[in-house]
Amino acid sequence: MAEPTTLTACPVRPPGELPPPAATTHRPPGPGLLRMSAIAARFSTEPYAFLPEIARRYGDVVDIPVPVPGVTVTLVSHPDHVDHIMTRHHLRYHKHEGTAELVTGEPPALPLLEGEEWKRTRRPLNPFFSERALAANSTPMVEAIAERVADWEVHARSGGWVDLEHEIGPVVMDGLLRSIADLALSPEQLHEYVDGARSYGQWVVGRAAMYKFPAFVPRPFGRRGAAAKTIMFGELDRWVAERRAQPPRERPDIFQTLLEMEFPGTPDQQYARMRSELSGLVFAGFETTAEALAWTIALLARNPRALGEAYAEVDALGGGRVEYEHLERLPYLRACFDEAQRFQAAPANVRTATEEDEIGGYFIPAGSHVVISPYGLQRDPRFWRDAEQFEPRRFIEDKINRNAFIPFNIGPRKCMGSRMAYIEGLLTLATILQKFTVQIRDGWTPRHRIRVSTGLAGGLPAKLALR
Ligand code: HEM
Repeated sequence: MAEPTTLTACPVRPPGELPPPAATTHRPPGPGLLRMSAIAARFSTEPYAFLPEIARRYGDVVDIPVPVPGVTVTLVSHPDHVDHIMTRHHLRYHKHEGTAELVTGEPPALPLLEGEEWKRTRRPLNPFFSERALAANSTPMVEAIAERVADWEVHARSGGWVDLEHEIGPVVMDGLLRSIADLALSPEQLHEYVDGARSYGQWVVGRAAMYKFPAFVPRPFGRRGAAAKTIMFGELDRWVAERRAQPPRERPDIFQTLLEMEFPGTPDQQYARMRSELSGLVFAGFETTAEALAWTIALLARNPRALGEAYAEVDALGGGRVEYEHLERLPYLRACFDEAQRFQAAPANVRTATEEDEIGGYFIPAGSHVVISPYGLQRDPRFWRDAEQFEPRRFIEDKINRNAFIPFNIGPRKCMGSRMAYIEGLLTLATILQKFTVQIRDGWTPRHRIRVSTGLAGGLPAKLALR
């Protein structure tokens, strides 16, 4: 289970030395603008399947035409190309400039930084996300999950339909906030904060997608998102003020480490940057984990055989509160969490080439964009047997191509909190299964919905019953 959280060593080019020129100037094949618009129109109700369809027709490296002069986009769809971009030659690629919108007017935080500033910020935080550190600090998360899942009993007693995608939010948020900031909000505050985080998330994702549009074009969820931001950042300010009024902890936690980190600029800029890092951790950790869990429960509820196996594993723990120590006895639940993320999948991850490159024998110009579709890779029958089947056992029995399974990305920019996500995800899943049966409508199927992390269109309507 242990997976060290370290900075992967990166090849560093000696100062002043120019990158070698790409050996080819050939651009890959592609559909051309007209044909692409026709394919896009056919996939308008199934946007996640659009890029995989382009790859199926044109190959592993495809020129994607865009109606903006001077902009070059390449779709890459082979695990070796993922390895090239994200691990072996990651220095040749930066995050896409549109991602800056994810912090809307705030200073960029860790997930958006590059180079020395990225390393300088990640280094002091890394130790908190190691398996050992998370294990030592697991009790607050365990308590939060037990308390918030117990709140669901009211839904079981009422016997009515409830949106579990929504209900998972406060469980995950409570575990996360207690874990990273030693903050215990009331259930009402948690619900409010979760709603705010979701509205804010929808707004900034829309802004990132429309970053090239002129400022006068309204962005979706604009008013609601901006209002949510004011409330949420007000809360962050309150948490910071409260923590600063307390004596420093003998063993600094993540929050205190952020408060003590040195950032460049004026005191106001330093404060804004520290707050951005705090909100960055909350946003990177909240909706991602919550939606991965929603997909896991949805897919388990649709697959009685897998669900039965999951119940058997949880029941073998013998009842009582689910603790960190139980996780090693839950390999099947972990496989379910992985398999659900394989299906959930982001539609695209975009990087920008900082220098000329060559991928699969084709020319990648400096300043152009490369697009990877985790959705496409994670369902590609070349790398997954019975790719369309929900079959968690594949993660126990099969050899998985790690570059074709990238919910947390791979390489030096891999998710810093992946260990925390597994811990919170599995503790929550086990606690839910221990207490409840989950019933969904006959024939209900999960459909992808774009959020900060892929959600479920229409939520997850379910009935709960106490076991
Ligand atoms: C199932 C849950 C999660 C998923 C699917 C997920 C996914 C990801 C992905 C795909 C990236 C890389 C983005 C890119 O390179 O383009 C990332 C980065 C990151 N994640 Fe997560 N994440 C999850 C949970 C968490 C948690 C719980 C935390 C911490 C509280 C966290 C903190 C971060 C941070 C700080 C980064 C930026 C790392 C860097 O650039 O050095 N994530 N995450």
